[in-house]
Amino acid sequence: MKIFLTGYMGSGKSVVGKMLAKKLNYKYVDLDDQIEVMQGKSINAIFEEKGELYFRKLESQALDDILENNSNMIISLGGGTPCYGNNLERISAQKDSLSIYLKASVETLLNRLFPEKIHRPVISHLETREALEEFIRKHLFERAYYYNQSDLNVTVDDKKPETIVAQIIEKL
Ligand SMILES: Nc1ncnc2c1ncn2[C@@H]1O[C@H](COP(=O)(O)OP(=O)(O)OP(=O)(O)O)[C@@H](O)[C@H]1O
Ligand SMILES: O=C(O)C1=C[C@@H](O)[C@@H](O)[C@H](O)C1
Ligand SMILES: [Mg+2]
Repeated sequence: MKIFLTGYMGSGKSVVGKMLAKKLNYKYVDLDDQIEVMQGKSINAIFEEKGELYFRKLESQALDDILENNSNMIISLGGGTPCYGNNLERISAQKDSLSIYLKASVETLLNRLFPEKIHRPVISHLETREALEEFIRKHLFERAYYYNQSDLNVTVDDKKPETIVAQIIEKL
């Protein structure tokens, strides 16, 4: 069984995914980490040196490797993974799998991402809190169309990661 976690940057896919894998005794795969290991470079460096389109190609290839692997695993996707190419169709077509949208409000995302934006090339150029808020509002509006096609969703605002993990397990 594969469980894919989807959601915007900062929604908690990595934090929740790791905990969930431990609880279920599943393998844990973070798509972003996988790309960094494969390339021997940070995502920031890949964006800077080769651009976003190249990154999207690597992301799609890293997803292929996961789709071909039959182990039980929790997969934290990248924030953009379901929104590019045919990634969403391939994820949805995967047998014995479930996708879960970690749904966070703009306010929650802003509070988490403003201090960490430097690690995320899509938002690192936004200088002020106001500019980041405006960007997240529009970007999330566009991306929600893809995230909402997940099999389940869990709201994450004001919840500890432990609570989110317990709620996911309850829904399984
Ligand atoms: N439920 C939560 N409560 C409080 N803080 C959280 C929670 N979930 C995540 N965080 C914090 O928010 C930040 C972003 O979390 P995380 O890196 O897991 O997000 P992500 O969805 O994997 O983002 P990305 O798509 O950029 O990889 C981290 O600092 C993390 O510790
Ligand atoms: O939302 C996005 O487009 C991204 C999210 C991160 O997880 C990384 O995959 C990368 O920084 C791009
Ligand atoms: Mg992550």
